[in-house]
Amino acid sequence: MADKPSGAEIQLEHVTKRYPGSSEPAVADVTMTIPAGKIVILVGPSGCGKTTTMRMINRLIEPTSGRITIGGEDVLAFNGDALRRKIGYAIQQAGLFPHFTVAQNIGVVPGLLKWSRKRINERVDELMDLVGLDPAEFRDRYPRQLSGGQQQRVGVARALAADPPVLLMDEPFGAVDPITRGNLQDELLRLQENLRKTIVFVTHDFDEAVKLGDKIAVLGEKSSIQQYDTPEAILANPANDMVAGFVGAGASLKQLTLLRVRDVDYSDGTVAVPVDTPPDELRKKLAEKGETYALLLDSRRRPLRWVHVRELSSVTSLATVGRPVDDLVSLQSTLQDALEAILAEGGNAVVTGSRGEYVGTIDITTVTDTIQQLRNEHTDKGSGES
Ligand SMILES: Nc1ncnc2c1ncn2[C@@H]1O[C@H](COP(=O)(O)OP(=O)(O)OP(=O)(O)O)[C@@H](O)[C@H]1O
Repeated sequence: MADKPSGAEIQLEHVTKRYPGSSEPAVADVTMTIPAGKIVILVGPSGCGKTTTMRMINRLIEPTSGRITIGGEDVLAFNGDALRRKIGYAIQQAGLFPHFTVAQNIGVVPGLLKWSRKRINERVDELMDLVGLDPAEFRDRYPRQLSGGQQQRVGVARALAADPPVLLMDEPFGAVDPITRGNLQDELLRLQENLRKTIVFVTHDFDEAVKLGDKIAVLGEKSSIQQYDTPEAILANPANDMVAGFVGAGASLKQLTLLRVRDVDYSDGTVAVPVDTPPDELRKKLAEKGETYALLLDSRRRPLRWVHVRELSSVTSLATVGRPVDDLVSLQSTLQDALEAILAEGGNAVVTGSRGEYVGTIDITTVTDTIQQLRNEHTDKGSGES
């Protein structure tokens, strides 16, 4: 299913935008190819022309000169319906219609494309499942009855509604708190594994760019391309001072955002047991393994609480003991996220699978070993080249 990208290649050829009344162009002579099925991030300082560049792709802004093609076809040849079928668009604060329900918001584009009511309803449910919102609970809510993260999920579902090959995302996670932002990023990566859309994503946040991008375009004034490469290459070799400034300090630490939890060993010796385990049995297990903490799981093997061996002597059931696990990471999370979870939890970060089930834990040693390994690789490379 994930073999072939459903996305289409986008090409910008000598694209320039001059706003009426401005002496200088906002975007000057940009040429770039955005490969099919990849996530390309546009980063750069405020006002450098990221949004203008992106909006010329779906013709919210008309280029003054130059050509843009999607799958080899000139976007100027697309009528309104063709543009809606080809390009989904998600923006900061979701841009939902406040007087439409969630279902109506997601169904806007299919409605414009005159799908039958039945087909729209089915598609809405399918998309809500895809972005992790239970249709039964959220379908008929209004945007103001949702959290910021939920609104962004609806925004992504709406952009995907007509299954377009191209998705434009303009700071879509800019307005939510860092933890929700991390979760939304993880979810986008999980979605993209199957969808393989061509995604153009604008952000101010270089860490977000490194985490999400197959390629990053670092833009300077008037959208001039300073460097256009993989995150690895940009971190290892910034092309100029401006890019280096963007990469910022701690490049080797930032490489933690390139590694996923699934890439490291998360199957350590944690004792994890169902919450209905008799306390005595758990105590024996901990003694056998020489551990002091155990993780309690619910009936669907989702993590509940950490419990210390000390707490076991005075209780007859595990139902009320322990400290809740607050900060979970998924297999798609970055090692940076794992490090943050370890620091927040003051112990191992609990790793969950696609259904929220417990799959392992990561300890601080795994993270520090990985940093060391990255440093060594870096040093080897550096000395090899000189
Ligand atoms: N409608 C407009 N009319 C005139 N000038 C505009 C218009 N929209 C944007 N500009 C100018 O074009 C330049 C690029 O703006 P753009 O919004 O594309 O930048 P950006 O990189 O997306 O900025 P930010 O990160 O702050 O959102 C800016 O100098 C801006 O003032």
